[in-house]
Amino acid sequence: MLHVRLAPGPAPRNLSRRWDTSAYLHSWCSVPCPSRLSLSRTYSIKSSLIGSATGLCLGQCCRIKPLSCKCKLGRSSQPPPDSRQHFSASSSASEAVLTAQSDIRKLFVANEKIGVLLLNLGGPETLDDVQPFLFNLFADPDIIRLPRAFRFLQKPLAQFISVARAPKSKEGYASIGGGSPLRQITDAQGEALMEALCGKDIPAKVYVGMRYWHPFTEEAIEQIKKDGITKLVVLPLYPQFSISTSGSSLRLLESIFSCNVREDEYLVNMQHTVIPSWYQREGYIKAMATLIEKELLKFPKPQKVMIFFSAHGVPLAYVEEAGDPYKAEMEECVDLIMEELEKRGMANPSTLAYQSRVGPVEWLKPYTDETIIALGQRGVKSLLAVPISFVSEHIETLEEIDVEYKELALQSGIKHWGRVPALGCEPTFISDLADAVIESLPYVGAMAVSNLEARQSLVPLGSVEELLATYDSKRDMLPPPVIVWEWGWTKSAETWNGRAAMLAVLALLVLEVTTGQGLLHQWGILPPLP
Ligand SMILES: C=CC1=C(C)c2cc3[nH]c(cc4nc(cc5[nH]c(cc1n2)c(C)c5CCC(=O)O)C(CCC(=O)O)=C4C)c(C)c3C=C
Ligand SMILES: [Fe+2]
Repeated sequence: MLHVRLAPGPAPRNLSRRWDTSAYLHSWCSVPCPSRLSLSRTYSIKSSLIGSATGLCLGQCCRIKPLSCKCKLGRSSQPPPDSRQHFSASSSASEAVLTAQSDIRKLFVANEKIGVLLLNLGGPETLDDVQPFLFNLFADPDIIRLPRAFRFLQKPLAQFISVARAPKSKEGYASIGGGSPLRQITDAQGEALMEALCGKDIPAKVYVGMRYWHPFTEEAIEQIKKDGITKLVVLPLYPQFSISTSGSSLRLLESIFSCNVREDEYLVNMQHTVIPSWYQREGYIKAMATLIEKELLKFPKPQKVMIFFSAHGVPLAYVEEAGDPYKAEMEECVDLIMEELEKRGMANPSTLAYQSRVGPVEWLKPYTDETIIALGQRGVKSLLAVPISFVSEHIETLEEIDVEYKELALQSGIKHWGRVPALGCEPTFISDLADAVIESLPYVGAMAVSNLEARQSLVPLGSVEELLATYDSKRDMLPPPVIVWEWGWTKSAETWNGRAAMLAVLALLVLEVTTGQGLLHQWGILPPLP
């Protein structure tokens, strides 16, 4: 049983039934934050105990594949300075803050081995990986949510759906070069982040932990243990929080920690903090605005271009029933980017839609494809697509947006089409991630935040355990699972056909599991009955 520490203040009341991190966090920072753009938010997955402090040079950075940081900083030979002295000596308030920040850095680097764990989705590297990757994805209860009574069907169902979907997915991956670029890009981001941290006097190792493919999060944790990291910052590479992405990765991390915590003294002692979402950070917003500005200028009449934000969707019930803050965070993110563009003198119209829906349940609306058609009908002639929920190129930017949506747009009467690239290793963005990590360091392993100083901090604390627990309590009421086939021609026919098919599959599976006879047994997917 993990030790749950609750942040004090108004948050828990709001949280009792929902993943309402935004309400929670806004309530935390409504008064003391000088700017919402400078916020990042951190949580602790487990309560951390007293960290062991054995300082070693972290200049030779490695992940699962060693990374090549040139940073020569390492164990601090100086005792940590007293930051209070600097506050009183500084001539202005802003100088005092800066000096205090740099002292906080020294304080947390001294005698510590800092690690940053980047959490991401992972993607198949070859076409042979596609089906097992899909199996891992659909076996995740945060992706396919079965009522409690049917939980035992999670894996057979994942097997069934992954086998059924693999041919279509393989076609997609084949068309973008035979595999996902996600691992390569995430590795490059990890290296760039490490260099940026070194450049800001924070020697740290960066690790990549994927949810559904190599390098798996478990492998990253093993490496972190081998390297003897004493302070870990967990940074999901999704700007906005969703139960299905960052939430799922954090849940996995929580289970790794809680499985190991009994027998593994190292994990008990390793202090950590989590930055659950960072879409509102100034560096990220500015980097996005710069990319958009650059693409706008390629159009014949930049001021006439409709900026079309396309986010990966989630089933509507995640937001409406489970309290996923994803939609709210997405909308706020788009507003912030548009505000930044306005400040730069660009007053383009914009719209937000959701792409990549899977199966017959209702997803967040408006849907990207329907919106493109509607914009064409309204006479929009220039469209700039902005992928907004993910910071790497991936199958849904390279295939779905660049090929499918572009074709649909041109067919719908749009004459000029453009697409903003994903951020990847864009320097302002990476530098801002490094700042987010540095700002979170004082909170690594912090226990309670009942004192005024911590409550007024820029980076509020909380507990993911609490969030996970409240989310679990809603699971019984979650919607039917996502399924992948679509029959019929109308939306409602698709929905009902899908539901009927789902029931049929469930009935067949129950029959198979109880009788021991059927296709899954013949294919060796289910073991024979004893
Ligand atoms: C913020 C980003 C993402 C959300 C939210 C998300 C939710 C979500 N996804 C599926 C189903 C699939 N996703 C697939 C690939 C995929 N998903 C994301 C991001 C989010 N998913 C990315 C970046 C990728 C691509 C990885 C890559 O290899 O490049 C796939 C596999 C591809 C395919 O067959 O289409 C599926 C399936 C669900 C059901 C869901 C929410 C519940
Ligand atoms: Fe997805």
